[in-house]
Amino acid sequence: MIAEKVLFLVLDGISDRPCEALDGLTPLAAARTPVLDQIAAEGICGIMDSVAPGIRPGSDTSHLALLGYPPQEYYTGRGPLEAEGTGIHMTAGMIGFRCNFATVDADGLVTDRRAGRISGTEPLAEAIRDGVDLSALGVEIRFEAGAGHRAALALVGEGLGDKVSSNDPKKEGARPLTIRPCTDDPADAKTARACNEFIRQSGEILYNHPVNVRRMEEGLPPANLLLIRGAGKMGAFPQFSERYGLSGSVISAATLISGIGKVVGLEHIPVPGTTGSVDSDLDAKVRAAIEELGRKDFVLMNIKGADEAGHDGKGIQKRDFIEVIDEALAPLLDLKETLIVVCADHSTPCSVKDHSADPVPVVIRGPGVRVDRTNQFDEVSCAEGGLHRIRGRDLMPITLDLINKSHKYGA
Ligand SMILES: O=C(O)[C@@H](CO)OP(=O)(O)O
Ligand SMILES: [Mg+2]
Repeated sequence: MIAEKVLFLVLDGISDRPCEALDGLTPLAAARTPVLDQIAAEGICGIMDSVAPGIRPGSDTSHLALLGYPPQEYYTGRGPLEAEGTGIHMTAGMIGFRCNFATVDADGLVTDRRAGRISGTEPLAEAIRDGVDLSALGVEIRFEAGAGHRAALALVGEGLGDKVSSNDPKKEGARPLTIRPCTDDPADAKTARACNEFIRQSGEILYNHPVNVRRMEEGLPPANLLLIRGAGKMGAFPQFSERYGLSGSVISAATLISGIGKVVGLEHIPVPGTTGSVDSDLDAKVRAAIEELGRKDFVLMNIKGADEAGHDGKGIQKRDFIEVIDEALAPLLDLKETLIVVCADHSTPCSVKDHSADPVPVVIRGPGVRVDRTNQFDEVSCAEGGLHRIRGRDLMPITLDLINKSHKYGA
């Protein structure tokens, strides 16, 4: 039998390094994961360098690689992808940015890059859309809230460049930076000016916003600053269906991933109750993926919460959430005729609180797969599997071959 349907399940940032809090195990190894272990036992396992060995990928570059769009060829920055995911349609000349609602203290120091992992920022986004005016600079803005502390900005105007720096100091206790053009091109100078003015005006709007007044009363960090990064113009992406002959959907609360899906031509399927965090309704997500596999050939599903726990350095929370994921995945075991690919997009070690280049575990389970002897889904066990060590960009070709849709190389 040959599988006709493919489920790509990306467990965002699930991969880790040994954690002190877990007696030297990774959260994935420490977690009780009977479902993932059964998938490993019934499949072929390996480890994967999403981009290349030693390269520390973002979720943007890693997901592009996994979908067969190597970032070295296709990446034009995170901003436009994140913007598309929030519903901003990026057209020629627009510059997109990823934004964080963040907290700055009275001394001007960033005390929380994620404003206490705030959620429900729509009223803040609306105030920014209504209040920011960059017309004196010949620029209009689009601004949309994303999941959690995330948001996206696009600048619209004549002669805007995308080679500008970020105001994100990338660590707490530091001052936000001034955005600077990275070249002598006046277009980049114009963008940098517009960004700095946007940050100033939005900061004023956020400072006294009732949402923040209430947060401060409740002892929560206010979202009183926007950190913006990942400037870019939209790239050109050959469509998934034409490239692979497969129709497809993306299921992800994280707007970056739904944005990547959209730009390569996957239909975004929103699932109520999913948050991109550890409180997400994963049962609903898994149900939606199974339903979607009834209509489409390929489904990309991203589960984000473990990555957040890694960024927060919370090993025990990460282990516990992995157990929640595992339970939610149980219905997938019945999909005997579907090719199921499970992997992480990158490692997010709790000890690093950011992504690392450590390779991630990967398993492929379904008809035609040569089952190896690995029966546990974790970083070390998978390293002994039959896929050995592959790159992210190898995953689509391997998948297509397993469903007999690869092209013969040679005559
Ligand atoms: O969006 C996220 O989850 C992370 C990583 O991409 O970004 P940040 O560190 O700004 O929260
Ligand atoms: Mg990620």
